Amino acid sequence: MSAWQLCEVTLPFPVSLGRVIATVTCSGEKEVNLAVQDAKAAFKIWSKKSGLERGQILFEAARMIRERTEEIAIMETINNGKSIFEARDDIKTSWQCLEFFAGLAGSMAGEHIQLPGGSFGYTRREPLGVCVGIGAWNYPFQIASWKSAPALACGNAMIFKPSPFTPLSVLLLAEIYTEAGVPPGLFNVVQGGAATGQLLCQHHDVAKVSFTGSVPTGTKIIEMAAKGIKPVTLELGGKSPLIIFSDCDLENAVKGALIANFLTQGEVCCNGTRVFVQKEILDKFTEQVVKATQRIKIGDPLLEDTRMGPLINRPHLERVLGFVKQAKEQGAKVLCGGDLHVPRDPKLKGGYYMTPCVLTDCKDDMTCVKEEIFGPVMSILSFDTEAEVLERANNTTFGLASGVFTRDVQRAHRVAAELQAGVCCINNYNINPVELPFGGYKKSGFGRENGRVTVECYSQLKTVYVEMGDVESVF
Ligand SMILES: NC(=O)c1ccc[n+]([C@@H]2O[C@H](COP(=O)([O-])OP(=O)(O)OC[C@H]3O[C@@H](n4cnc5c(N)ncnc54)[C@H](O)[C@@H]3O)[C@@H](O)[C@H]2O)c1
Ligand SMILES: CCCCC=O
Repeated sequence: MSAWQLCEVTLPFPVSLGRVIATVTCSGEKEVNLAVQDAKAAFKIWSKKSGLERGQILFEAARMIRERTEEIAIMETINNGKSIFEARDDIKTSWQCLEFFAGLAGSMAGEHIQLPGGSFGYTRREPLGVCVGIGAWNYPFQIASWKSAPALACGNAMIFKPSPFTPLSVLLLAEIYTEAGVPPGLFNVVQGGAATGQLLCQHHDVAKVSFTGSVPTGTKIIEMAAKGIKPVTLELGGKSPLIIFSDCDLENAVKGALIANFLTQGEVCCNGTRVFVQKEILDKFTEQVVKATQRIKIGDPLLEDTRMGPLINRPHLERVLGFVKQAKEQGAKVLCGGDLHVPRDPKLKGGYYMTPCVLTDCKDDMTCVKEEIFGPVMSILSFDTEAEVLERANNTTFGLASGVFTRDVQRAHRVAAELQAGVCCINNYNINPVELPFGGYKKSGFGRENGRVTVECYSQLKTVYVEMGDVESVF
């Protein structure tokens, strides 16, 4: 079968302003096989280097990303549609991730265990081999960096497939790794959609799959990986709760709710889209949130003061608007936004814009409260007691992130402990420093990105027994 028969995407790729920015060829079986072959050859060289040597190259790559921040951020904005202001932050967290794992690379070590009679054992932390990274379209460069940095630091090779909606920025990452000195083929990019992804997941020389995307695709990935007994990391969707108690600092809670809902046009996996507000402050909170939401500057994502760009593509925009329509039909009230937005600037007219939306009078069984919308739509729900809100917050199949605003320090930690989510932010939201592990509970996935623990997701432990005496035969 040729590469073109394997393509599921229609080329050329549209971007979120409705214009063609590039034409990218899909990788088929031939290209995937070549990428795996090259990755295997590069792995042989790379895995023999000491951790310190690998770290030095990753530090150099981090330095180059940092130096080229503006160029990469512009590319990411064109790639995805997010504001340049945010894209710069994505690039920052990307080079920080490379620095973090570069620093850890030299300290990866096993243990020495003394045994009877002078014998002993030791463990070696070894790489897995050729790892595959498959990314979503909302944080293209960041996702590729968060996957490749720990993979490479641990001595693996990685083949990365970006989303077909955002094929470009990861190419800069590949260029930078090569210039920084990784062996050719160690970090390779293949392009395409589901068919290319399947070829990667099913390849018998692929040792691990790290996936970021939706729950339905994640389910398919784990099924394919199960057939090959391959470990997987799954970073999936969410419908995270943000709980605002009446004793909070209201100004901070309002800012937190906006950060929890409207970054990257609301297309953020860990967004706190179920905003539970204690009854006593519901009116005041809602009024301030609506005012702040109406002030969000929508427009050309390449302009400095823009805070909201276009959504990723037309079908997604229509899907998000459909959720707002359904919310109204089910009894929610639209306090602001939720409409198609056509900017005055003629060059933006083809863009997939909508106005950020705040819904109130929401109930737990409404679709807008249960399903991941992945757009700029905040649902406000009211609550009375801590016990009640915890039960409602946890009543979801997702478990990616959560947040709580309160001045009561004991309550903050009690609530953080009770929330069934991989991440909990106290008195802020969507703060994900690379030093801390990031990942989900329940259907939001498993495995972690960032933090020391991620080394375990990209390495395996070998036990070596050393006999210092004679063999005692039982025969
Ligand atoms: N938890 C996280 O860290 C995180 C981060 C970003 C996005 N997400 C989630 O990603 C979703 C949005 O991204 P999306 O629409 O790109 O997700 P998606 O599941 O549609 O696609 C993700 C990737 O999987 C590929 N793919 C699709 N079908 C495949 C198959 N059968 N086999 C192999 N690969 C396949 C796609 O081409 C793409 O590269 C949301 O649910 C969001 O919450 C999660
Ligand atoms: C921490 C940012 C993760 C992005 C999820 O969509």
